[in-house]
This record gives sequence, structure tokens and C-alpha cells, in this order.
Amino acid sequence: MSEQYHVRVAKEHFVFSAAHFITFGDNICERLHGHNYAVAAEVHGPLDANQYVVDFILVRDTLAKLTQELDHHVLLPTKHPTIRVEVAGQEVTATFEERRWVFPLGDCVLLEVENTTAELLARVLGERLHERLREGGYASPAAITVSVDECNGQEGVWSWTAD
Ligand SMILES: Nc1nc2c(c(=O)[nH]1)N=C([C@H](O)[C@H](O)COP(=O)(O)OP(=O)(O)OP(=O)(O)O)CN2
Repeated sequence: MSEQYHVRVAKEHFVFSAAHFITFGDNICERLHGHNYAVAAEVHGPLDANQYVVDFILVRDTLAKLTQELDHHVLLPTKHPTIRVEVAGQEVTATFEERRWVFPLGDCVLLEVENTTAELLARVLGERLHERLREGGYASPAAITVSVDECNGQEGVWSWTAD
């Protein structure tokens, strides 16, 4: 017999409203638009002395901060093969073919991703969650899953498992 545990944290306030545009196909680039993204996470691992996998409160407060960091921003990919994102002073310019978007730097979050899909936003949040759980004293999850729902029922999911 084997038992496994995880906690799942999915609060109504884990929502960030953000603007983005992605490319798909060969060279189709969406118009700038926004979503109210909803985030949830699972942390898997053995029970500790409290009979916890990990304190809900640590996961809850960490996810609340992470979602707030993205809320009311334009999300831009810095590793996209054809969308170029350049910072000059207090402005960010994104270009795709003949199109050009200029934003105040403070309105943007630049993400080290190839495209701002829900899947890669889930990866960014999952990696940040993992790092901050470690900083918060929870060092060794067996696995973490983060989902990012773009519009009520369309989710990108990132899963990580310790080797
Ligand atoms: N696997 C993925 N597929 C798609 C993603 C993604 O992140 N991962 N993203 C998109 C687009 O961002 C697109 O904006 C979503 O399309 P759509 O469902 O049309 O979004 P709306 O907000 O307009 O939702 P409505 O239900 O049409 O109002 C596409 N695919």
C-alpha cells in the first residue's frame, strides 16, 4: 500500500488582470487584449510533524503576492523568437514585423518566456512559488503543479517533479 498527499490552494482572489498578445501558427500575432487570469496550485509531499504537507497559509500568501505582482500589467515575453522587447529609459518597445507597441516601463512585466501563453505563465508562477516556498522554510516538495485559467475553463498547467 502507498499513500500520497498534496495540498491544493485555489482562492477567489488569486486573480490577475493583465494584457498580453501571443503569436501562433507561422506568423499570426494577436492584438493586445486582456484576461482575468485565475491561478491555483498543488504542492505534493510527505506529511511533516504537524501532519501537513505544507502550511496552507504559506502557499496562500505566496500565491497572493505572486498574482499581485502581475495584476494590472502588460505581460511581455523576452525570449520570443519574433517579438522583440526592448527597454530604453522608462519605456518598453515591443515590435513584431511592422507593428510596434510602446508602454511605460512601470506598466509592464517582462517575463523570460518564449510566448505569454497560459502554459508559460503557469511555469513562471510555479518556479517563483517553488523559490519562495524554499525561502519560507519549505525546502523539499515532491511535486508542484500550477494552473493558469485564461477565461473560465481554458487552463494552461505546469507540473514539476523532484528527481
Ligand atoms: N494552449 C493555449 N491555447 C491558447 C492560448 C494559450 O495560452 N494556451 N491563448 C490563446 C489566446 O491568448 C486567446 O486570447 C484566447 O482566446 P479566446 O478563447 O478567444 O479568448 P477570449 O478571452 O477572447 O475568450 P472568449 O471566450 O472568446 O470571450 C489562444 N489559445
